[in-house]
Amino acid sequence: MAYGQTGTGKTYTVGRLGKDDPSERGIMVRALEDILSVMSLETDGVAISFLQLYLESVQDLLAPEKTNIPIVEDPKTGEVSLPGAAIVEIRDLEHVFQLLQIGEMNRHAANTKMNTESSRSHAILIIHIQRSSRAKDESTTSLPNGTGDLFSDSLPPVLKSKLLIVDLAGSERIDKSGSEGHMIEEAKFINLSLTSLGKCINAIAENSPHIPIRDSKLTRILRDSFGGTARTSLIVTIGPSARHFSETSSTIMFGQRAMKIVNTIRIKEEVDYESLYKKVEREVDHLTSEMERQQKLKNSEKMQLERKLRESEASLNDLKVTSAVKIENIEMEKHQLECTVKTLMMDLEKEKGKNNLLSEQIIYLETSLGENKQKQLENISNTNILADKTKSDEKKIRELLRQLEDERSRSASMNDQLSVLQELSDAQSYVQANMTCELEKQLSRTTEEFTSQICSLEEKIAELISEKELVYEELKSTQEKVQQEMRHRQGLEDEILRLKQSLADNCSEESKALCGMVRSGSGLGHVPFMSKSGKSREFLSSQRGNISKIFEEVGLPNVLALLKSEEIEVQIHAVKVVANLAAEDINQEKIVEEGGLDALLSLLETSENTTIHRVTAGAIANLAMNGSNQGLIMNKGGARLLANVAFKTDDPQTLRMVAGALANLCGNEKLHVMLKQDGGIKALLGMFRSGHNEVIAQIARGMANFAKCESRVISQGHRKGRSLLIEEGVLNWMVANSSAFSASTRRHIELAFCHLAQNEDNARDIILTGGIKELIRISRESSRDDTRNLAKKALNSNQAFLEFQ
Ligand SMILES: Nc1ncnc2c1ncn2[C@@H]1O[C@H](COP(=O)(O)OP(=O)(O)OP(=O)(O)O)[C@@H](O)[C@H]1O
Repeated sequence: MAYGQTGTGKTYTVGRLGKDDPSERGIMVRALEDILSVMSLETDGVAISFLQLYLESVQDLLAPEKTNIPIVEDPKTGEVSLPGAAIVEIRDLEHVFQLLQIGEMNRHAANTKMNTESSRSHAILIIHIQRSSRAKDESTTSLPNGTGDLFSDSLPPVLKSKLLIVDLAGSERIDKSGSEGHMIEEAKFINLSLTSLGKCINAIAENSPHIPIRDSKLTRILRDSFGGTARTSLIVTIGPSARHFSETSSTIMFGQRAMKIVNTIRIKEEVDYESLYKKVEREVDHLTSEMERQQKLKNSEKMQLERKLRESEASLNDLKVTSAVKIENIEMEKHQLECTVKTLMMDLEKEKGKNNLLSEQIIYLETSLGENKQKQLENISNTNILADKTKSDEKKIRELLRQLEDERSRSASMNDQLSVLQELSDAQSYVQANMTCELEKQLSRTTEEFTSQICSLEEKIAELISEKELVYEELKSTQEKVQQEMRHRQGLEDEILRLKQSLADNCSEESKALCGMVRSGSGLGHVPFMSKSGKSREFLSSQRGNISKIFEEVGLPNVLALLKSEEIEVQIHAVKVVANLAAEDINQEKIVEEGGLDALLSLLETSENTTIHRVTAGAIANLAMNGSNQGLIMNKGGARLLANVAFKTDDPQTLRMVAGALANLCGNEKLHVMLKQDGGIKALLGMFRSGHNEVIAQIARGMANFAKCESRVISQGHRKGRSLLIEEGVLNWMVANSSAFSASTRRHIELAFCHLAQNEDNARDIILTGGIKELIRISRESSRDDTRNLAKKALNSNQAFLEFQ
């Protein structure tokens, strides 16, 4: 602060620009020059406000249209702020010159007798400095209560400083300075504020319990700049002339009193909630996108696994079929071979029989040959006997002849008898010789015949034996082949068993139980977007997996065709299957492509059945989770149809589904106007009549979605004006019910409040409906830090709310 008699050089000391000559620069420029030289404009921030206090009114020297700026004192910290004043971020020294020049031009100056350029106002330059303290020293960081533990490393603490450079208006006696008229008024105010400053300094210096801060605006503005935790420097300027003895002495006394003040300097370090909020928001966005990416990755991995499983099942089946065919072929071959072997064995047996027969024949022939030989020998011995007999007969004849001769006389006929006998004997010899020859010939022929027969039989036997050996060899190799094939088949069966086992291991007991449930058609009505526990999510995903299998087997077009069935039960089952399929991102595109969305909307329009309404709304809610489907649903009149169902039914489960679908559509700012025109918002709010907690939770979610997206669009400058939600009368409802429901519903209502409050055009309605009280309550009592900060941000940034704080 520069204090002193008019014309003694306060402005010269403090406010000279010295643009071209640095040696002429005053404290304001030098201070900013110093600060800029040690700050990093990337991580730190320097901003200025330039004000003047003129006739007890605070005016912005950088935006002169802003007058009567209120002075706000934080009752807890004692910190002073001027919320209406412009705070301009400084880029460089050139920027500083520009701003100070603007300020100088706007400063009220009037000629006085004593100083042709006398300043008739107190000029206050406030330099706001914000510096990241992390780089400085993390270990010395002291954070506000509780937050240190909560955010630890991720918290961005900042050192905040405020430098005030005050060029006080000149202190002078009215008579001496020659002030008159309006100037007397000015001088009165100047003296009043300076007197009040002097009183405060006296009181602080004397440790008085009462410090008359509130006596003037000057002391209110400077409240946190002297006698407290700030460092204060006072420059007193005097005129060395004896004429000014009295002013000089009072100025020096003032300075002397000021020197008695003891300050306790404290570093102000705070959490930068705004950048923390942005950081957390960025992290949440990052985590959300990461989660979505992971989910997509998981889905595609799951799909790949499922495809591989299907492929391995198919190849297993192929393998089974091929091996069954092979085994069948082998068995047929084996059977044929066995038949061939049997036939060959029978042939062999026959040949053996023939062989035996031949052997018997040979034996027989040999026996008969022996017999013939015997007979021949017998014949020969008979011939010998006959010869012996003949010899004895001849002896007898000769005896007889001798007797005859002896008795020649006795009879001539005896001679005749002898000759006959002789002839008989010759004939017998001849016959005998012929017979013997014939028998010998016959024997030799038979022997030759048998010999050749035996030879051919032996050849045949040798042939058969070699043939048998060949067959045996073939049989042996076939048996080996069969055994090999059997081993191969066993291997395949083991592989099948192993795959089945691994399949069984991959399926949890729960999912096995579910297969039964899904096939029997029970449990399909649950719409996944509202699943509550992790277990039920697993349960559902397993259930959906099974439904997907059914869907693959049956085919989507067939399932969709069933939506048009005459039979209501069939329709219900079909819509349940479609609702469950729609819960999976990967199915949604196919469902929409195949006309599933049209079929569902037509069902919603034409059916009178409550179950169909409930499940169809659930299916649409699932499709409405996906941004690309939301526009389609709206363009096909989905919001209007959902609104019709909402007005017609009182069934809480149906209302829950309809509210869920509309809440999802609320999250797309491009559809807001159409949603309102189609009666979607009215229907959403109208469902509150059900009084059912889960329906109300969806309504609150929808409002929070809507308000958040709308606030984003408005902050980006794409739209202006009052909220569409407020036009539908949502504020009264929110004010009446903000603290009436479950924590999650309350949180959604609070969020909706905070987002609506960010828009200045909503301020009037928020104030008129009493929503401002609710907003203040949220800023203080909300259970969540981010919601509290959002409410505070709205309260601080929205001009209309300032006077309520
Ligand atoms: N140290 C100095 N060297 C040269 N000129 C000076 C010096 N101090 C002040 N002056 C000149 O004296 C005149 C009055 O100074 P200045 O306007 O700074 O006084 P002031 O105390 O601010 O007056 P007021 O209270 O009326 O605004 C100016 O013309 C200024 O240039």
